[in-house]
Amino acid sequence: MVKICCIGAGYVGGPTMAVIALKCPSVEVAVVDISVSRINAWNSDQLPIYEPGLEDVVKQCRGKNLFFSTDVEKHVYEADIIFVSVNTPTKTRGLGAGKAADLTYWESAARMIANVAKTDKIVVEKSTVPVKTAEAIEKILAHNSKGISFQILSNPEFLAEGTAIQDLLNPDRVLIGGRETPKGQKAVEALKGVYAQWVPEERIITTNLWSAELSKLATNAFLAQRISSVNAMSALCEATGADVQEVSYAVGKDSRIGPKFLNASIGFGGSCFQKDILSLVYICECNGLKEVACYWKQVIKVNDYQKARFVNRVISSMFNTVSGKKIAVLGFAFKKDTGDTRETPALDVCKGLLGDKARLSIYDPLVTEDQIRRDLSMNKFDWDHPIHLQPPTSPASIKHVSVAWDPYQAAKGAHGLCILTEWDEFKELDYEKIYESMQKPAFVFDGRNIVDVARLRKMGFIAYSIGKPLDPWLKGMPALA
Ligand SMILES: NC(=O)c1ccc[n+]([C@@H]2O[C@H](COP(=O)([O-])OP(=O)(O)OC[C@H]3O[C@@H](n4cnc5c(N)ncnc54)[C@H](O)[C@@H]3O)[C@@H](O)[C@H]2O)c1
Ligand SMILES: O=c1ccn([C@@H]2O[C@H](COP(=O)(O)OP(=O)(O)O[C@H]3O[C@H](CO)[C@@H](O)[C@H](O)[C@H]3O)[C@@H](O)[C@H]2O)c(=O)[nH]1
Repeated sequence: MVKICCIGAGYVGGPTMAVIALKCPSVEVAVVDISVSRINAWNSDQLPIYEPGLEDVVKQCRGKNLFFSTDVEKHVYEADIIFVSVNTPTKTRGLGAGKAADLTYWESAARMIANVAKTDKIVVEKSTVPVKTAEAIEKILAHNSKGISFQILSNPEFLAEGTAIQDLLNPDRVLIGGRETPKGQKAVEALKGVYAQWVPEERIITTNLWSAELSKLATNAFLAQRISSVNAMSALCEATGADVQEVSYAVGKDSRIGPKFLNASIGFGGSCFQKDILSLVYICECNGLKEVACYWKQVIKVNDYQKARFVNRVISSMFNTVSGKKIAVLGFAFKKDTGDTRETPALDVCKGLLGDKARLSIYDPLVTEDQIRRDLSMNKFDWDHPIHLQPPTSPASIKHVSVAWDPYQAAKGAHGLCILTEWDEFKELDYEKIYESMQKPAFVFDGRNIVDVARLRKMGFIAYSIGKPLDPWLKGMPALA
């Protein structure tokens, strides 16, 4: 029986291995982690992450051919194929701080593999890593190899949170990069054999190692660039009276462009886009490609601009101050259908409003009060380290923030309401009831274009929606970032 071990039981390791176990009953899959609480949660009824369909897949396989364990060394020792899916956060200090990927966790995993292994292993990069990481890992493994053959493969993951199980069951492509040697190609074939159990062969792409590593960074950069492009247009739409949704629709109808990923928003969030673009920028700079680095850096600059622009729009609309005013915040997760708040744009918006002394009442259907307070008290980039290694925070010290258990409670007595995550339930709210319960004039700021602003205006709201023609009240009010 082929044995797979995955180091890192997070948003990628957990769902990816659960689907491999589901689709390959003859393979034994062990997911290991240094975080005891994470592994305990994977073995309980309360999984550590929320993903539609995940619980069902885990329940079908757990205890049969899918195991979660903290005994990292035992499972690495026994495995034929080892996936490494550990954190690769942005470095916070030293060389490359604020840009380069921090490979501390990857390096420590590689050293452990080198120490523990007694038989030949295929080591698979599942984490997103800088180009040429495989070369560094090979050096670590070869240094301690004791005659053992290690083959490194790059097999980046393209799942998106909230749709992870569907993405894994039906991927656009699976990408496998390997050395162009007979042993390298044999390893590629072995991994291909796993995915071929459910992914059509034409969707399994094989490349050299560096192309696979770079394709992951490139894909995220292209996706994020589309969002910054449409967000840049949203600012121009507001200035000219065009409607960003109409513009996106018309642009996306061009078959060379396509309709996906053209929704204007308060900016992209999530654990990957910013981190991976910063890493790409750093790689370009290290290779002397200043102009290329500048090009990609601009995608992040526009994203920061969009978040700041939204905050300024809220403040300037409300008589240029939100000091002491209650603002209801609907949504804190970085997108719908996940409880993940890593690099959520809602955090920057909340911090911006708190900076102008607003009082916030936050509601999100999946994010806990503790998480919201932790996020508001955490330093930039600290969130991307393993939970038990994150520096201590003082969530209790976050002032002027309350967390509501439903959207109506959040809105009661508020001067303004900001929609920051596109949860479906926010489309269906009783906005008449919300209007009645708010201070007047009552403002709505829709950062996700999910409500019908014309309807809200009829109810009496002063309503703003990203990139849409402005409410007469807001025309002529400066909203500069
Ligand atoms: N989240 C996503 O949607 C997504 C998608 C594609 C790729 N990625 C990439 O996958 C990687 C992991 O992302 P994630 O979101 O799953 O992170 P995560 O923080 O959810 O999970 C990483 C896990 O690795 C564990 N870990 C760290 N060092 C370890 C070690 N030495 N031994 C054992 N366990 C260790 C941590 O405790 C943590 O549980 C990153 O490189 C990320 O960029 C993420
Ligand atoms: O038209 C759009 C699409 C997305 N977003 C925002 O962009 C962010 C990222 O969304 P999404 O890409 O759907 O989620 P992620 O889970 O971050 O997935 C991205 O990052 C992963 C980690 O690398 C990759 O594996 C995925 O392919 C890639 O889509 C979120 O804040 C979204 O709200 C927009 O503002 N407008």
